[in-house]
Amino acid sequence: MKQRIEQGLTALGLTPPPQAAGQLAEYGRLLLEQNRVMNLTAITEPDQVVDLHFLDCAALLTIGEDFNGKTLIDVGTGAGFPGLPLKILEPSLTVTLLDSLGKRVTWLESVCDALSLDHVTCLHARGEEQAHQAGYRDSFDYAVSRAVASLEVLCELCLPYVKVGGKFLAMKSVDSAAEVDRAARGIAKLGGRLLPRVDYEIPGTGVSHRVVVVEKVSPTPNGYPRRWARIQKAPL
Ligand SMILES: C[S@@+](CC[C@H](N)C(=O)[O-])C[C@H]1O[C@@H](n2cnc3c(N)ncnc32)[C@H](O)[C@@H]1O
Repeated sequence: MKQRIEQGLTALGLTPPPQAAGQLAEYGRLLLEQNRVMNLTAITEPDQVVDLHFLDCAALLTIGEDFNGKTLIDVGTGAGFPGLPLKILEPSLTVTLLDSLGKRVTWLESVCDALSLDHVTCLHARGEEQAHQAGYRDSFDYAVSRAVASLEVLCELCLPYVKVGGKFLAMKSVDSAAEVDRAARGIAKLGGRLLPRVDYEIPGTGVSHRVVVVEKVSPTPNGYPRRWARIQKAPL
């Protein structure tokens, strides 16, 4: 795994810290081991874990954003994607990994301990509830999310966390144009502004993905996010 990680990161043009490839390989080992007893990922081949999890997430570091020393929240992180690979590859980040499933969050804590990562908070919470808490609302340089919900739902979950001047980075497929159109009105209501999207290819796979970039231009009005049932039933 380690060699494939190193090759992939080089192909992405990244120069990670010396310990990062080893930490990712150990994370992958722990993921596949735990996946035998807990549902963490549908991807069970080590090479695919490297390509479709680690390198996919690492590609966020290639889209022209400066993550150095920034704060980032990963909403619906699951087994830690994309937040944990980002933290490993950019250790100066202060990262919050949030998920509504307690068992996954407990496992993530054990991974962060095993990898001796500091400035990572693993938080068992619902995204739409935690965003109303002081210290979380309008507070992060970046919110990120992958494979959690449609963009219109996701924007209501994630944009409230972002401080004015910060960004929400949604990892999506390249055929998400209609989804982006549907989310446009809600993005404006939530204090966001769509910036040009960034498409990337995961090295050696032929698989292309997209980052939808939303800048926070004004504080999210009180009342958002709404309750989960409401968000889903009546998207903005
Ligand atoms: C399909 S998994 C994706 C996990 C990870 N982001 C990835 O790309 O592999 C979706 C995750 O989002 C979490 N989730 C769904 N709705 C949520 C909510 N409202 N608040 C927090 N977590 C949520 C689920 O518990 C699950 O772990």
